[in-house]
Amino acid sequence: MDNLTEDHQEFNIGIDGGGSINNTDNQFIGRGEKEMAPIAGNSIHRSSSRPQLDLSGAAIQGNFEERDPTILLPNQSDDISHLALDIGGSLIKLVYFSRHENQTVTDRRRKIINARLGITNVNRRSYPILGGRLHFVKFETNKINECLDFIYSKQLHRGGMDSRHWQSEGSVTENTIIKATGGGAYKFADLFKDRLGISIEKEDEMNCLVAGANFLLKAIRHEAFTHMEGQKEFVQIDSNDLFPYLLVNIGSGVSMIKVDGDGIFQRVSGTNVGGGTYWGLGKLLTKCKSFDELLELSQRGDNRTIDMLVGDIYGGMDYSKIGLSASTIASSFGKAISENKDLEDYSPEDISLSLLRMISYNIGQIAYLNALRFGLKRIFFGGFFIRGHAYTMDTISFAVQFWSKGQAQAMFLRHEGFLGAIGAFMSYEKHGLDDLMVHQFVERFPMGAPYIGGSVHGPPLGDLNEKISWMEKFVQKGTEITAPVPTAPPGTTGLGGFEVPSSKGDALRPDASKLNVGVLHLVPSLEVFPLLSDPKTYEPNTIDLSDHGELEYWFTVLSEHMPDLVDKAVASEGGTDDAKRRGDAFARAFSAHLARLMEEPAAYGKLGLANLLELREECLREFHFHDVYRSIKQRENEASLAVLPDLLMELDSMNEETRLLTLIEGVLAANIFDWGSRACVDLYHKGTIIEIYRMSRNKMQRPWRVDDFDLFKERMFSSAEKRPRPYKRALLFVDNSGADIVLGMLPLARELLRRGTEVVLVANSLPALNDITAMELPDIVAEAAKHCDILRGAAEAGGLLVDAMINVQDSPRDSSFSVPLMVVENGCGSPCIDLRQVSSELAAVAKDADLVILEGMGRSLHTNFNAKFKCDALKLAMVKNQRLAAKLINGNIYDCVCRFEPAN
Ligand SMILES: CC(C)(COP(=O)(O)O)[C@@H](O)C(=O)NCCC(=O)O
Ligand SMILES: [Mn+2]
Repeated sequence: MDNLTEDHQEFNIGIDGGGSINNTDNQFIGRGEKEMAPIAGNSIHRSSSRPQLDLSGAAIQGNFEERDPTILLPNQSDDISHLALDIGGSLIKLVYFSRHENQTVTDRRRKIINARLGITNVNRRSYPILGGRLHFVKFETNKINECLDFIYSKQLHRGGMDSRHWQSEGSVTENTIIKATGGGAYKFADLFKDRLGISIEKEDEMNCLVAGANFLLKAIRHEAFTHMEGQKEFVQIDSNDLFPYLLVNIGSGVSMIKVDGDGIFQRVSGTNVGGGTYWGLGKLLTKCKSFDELLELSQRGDNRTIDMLVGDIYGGMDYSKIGLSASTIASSFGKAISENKDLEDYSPEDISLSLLRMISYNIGQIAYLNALRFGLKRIFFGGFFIRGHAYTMDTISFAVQFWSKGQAQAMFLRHEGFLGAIGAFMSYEKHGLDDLMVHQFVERFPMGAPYIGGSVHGPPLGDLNEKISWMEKFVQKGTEITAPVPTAPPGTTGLGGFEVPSSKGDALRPDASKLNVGVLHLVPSLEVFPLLSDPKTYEPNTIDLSDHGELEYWFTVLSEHMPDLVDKAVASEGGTDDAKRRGDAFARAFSAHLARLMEEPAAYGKLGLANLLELREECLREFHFHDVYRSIKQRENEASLAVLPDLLMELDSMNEETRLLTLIEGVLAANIFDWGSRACVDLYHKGTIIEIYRMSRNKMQRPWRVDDFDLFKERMFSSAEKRPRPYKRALLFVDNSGADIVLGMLPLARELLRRGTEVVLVANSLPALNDITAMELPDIVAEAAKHCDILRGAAEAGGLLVDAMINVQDSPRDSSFSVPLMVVENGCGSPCIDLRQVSSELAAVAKDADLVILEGMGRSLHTNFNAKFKCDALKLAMVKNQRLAAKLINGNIYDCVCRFEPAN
């Protein structure tokens, strides 16, 4: 079953603000007939894109003699969807959840490991919760039919709520109840009933806002951010230290809510000068037709022509005695009284900006005073007035900072437009989301999300094919969208807060600095790696891409890698025309992601190098390239396994000190087989695998650039008389296929096993570049075990040979060896690893481990180079990139890192 189907449908035609793709343009929809939700009671028209049961490949599961045997539908998606709405005056916000069982959860090895470790139920919850996805979609309220069609086409009205509980899968009852908030929940109730047979259950707006904010602040890592001088900075909120806070919701009017806990809040203040005031006055004064148009005008305005500044009163001087600079606004619109001018004499741009500042400052000031009144440290701003507008956020931030003298900071939320809808969703009983935690959510940005996640939505696309067609047309028509646009230089408000916005000019798309909202994947089985010294301060990324030079460099590297990657991807799928189309669509999609991030690095949350590398893998999977390097991996595995017996013999002839050094050298040397590095790929043209491996070994010369080998050796051997206890259990985070695993990490694992240490090989759950996966490892270990008693006995003890389907009786040798060698998946599909989100199996085996070995550039340099562990840690990698070598270790390409960090 395809895990990704749901995302593929998450596609949109309408682009808010860009203007180049029109969601009523059937050319882009790629479907002749525009699907409409039927009128209830009329005959439901059947259309090709309406979800129906897919009966292909149907088979009876279990006993044919049973009265009602289960019928397995291998091709039927098991998505079950639930939905909630926030129907406001201008926008409809829709949140829906599609449940999807986590498909990586099945295999026998897992059962064996769980049995060994005595794990009975990895999800220690009182009721089962399946994995799933939370989607966020917006429609314009005046195009409510699009929203109804969307709900219908995705059949979201079917899996609603019956009395107070979720209905069973896909059942249709006469009275499906959907939770909704906002005025439209009243206004459009009959329409929903007539068109979709849905009864709307109204939820209190304020309750929903608070519930939505609480959920986001507790469950989503990069949700809250500050916005000063054009710079966004994500704020890590400790979910145990969230309350109390002030929630300021700026709609037409403004509500200020003191939130003390889940469901515990009080509206402590508000003001009637809010978004409606800006829009209403702005409309009268500028003749603008829409709120967005008014905001856009402000981008090009200069409020000094209308506002009376301190300097205007004090002859250009500061009023320094009371701390007011000459540029401080003394009186909004105050200049108009002393000048003999009419409204027409002022530019609409200047008026809009002056109005925006007047209202934002006023709200910021009242908010701060209320925070002060109740002793609240944090103020979060949300509501339709903000809508991700950089200058609005800057202005509010400036006001809070100014009035609090830097003691308080305004914060904003990435999903702020969806607070109410999420809250309505949370009001269902037993949706299973309320006690989930940050580490169980993974946000993904399927194609479409960079452009619409959070913006206004159009009709959904049906399948991969439609998505590819859309991708092809999208880039042709929309070059001005995918091409980077000028970003707002820092300092939009200036220190005094009164310079004109510098992010002006027609070329700047008004939503350029907007943050995207992706699809939240809910993976209940993910856990925080228990051996992290301090998960709260842990930051996986070593390279911070908020440094613009760094960002540009890595974007260039990834862009240059693209043609070769696409060639390999297409070849991995047989080079068919279909594969070529998908390859092309992948390239366009990933380039579009890169362009979007170049324009707004914070668009998808805090951006590190690991996120970019993972995004590339996700994007490949989205276009159904599931294992691009499959044949390369196979070839390298075979070549390496052929020389393994010789290597093991050579190692066995050495004394143990020389052997340990040779083993570590072997790991470092074999880490050269990395198809993600440009320099290495160029090397592979110059010789066979074994030749390159030998060359790499021969070049190994100590001291390495980072060389803690002696420290590690000491821990392993100490002195001959005073032998330290061997490690109890070592977790080896393995990296690449071929020589890396076969000639590098496996022999090292064997050495640890020989010393009585249990070894767990930790490998990727999904393919990424040429990294070995947990699925592939048992066969490799089984092959290696044919030549080695230690590996065979240990693999047998760890249940690996059962997995590799090797009949142990076929190879009778001395297998009295019982220290186990195990394999667990790490829960990710990337060349890097974020240890805040690992598989529950890895978390379980980690509990008894006292040594962690991280191998490879992705896992030990790009990520985790600075990670601290509760146990000893060894980080081994060859640096296969010149710039990284220079920056991180003050060295050169192909230098090596052997960093040993004893537990502190
Ligand atoms: C993707 C990688 C992290 C994989 O390295 P590995 O973890 O396999 O050692 C690495 O190949 C990389 O950083 N490549 C991009 C830089 C370059 O091509 O030089
Ligand atoms: Mn790798």
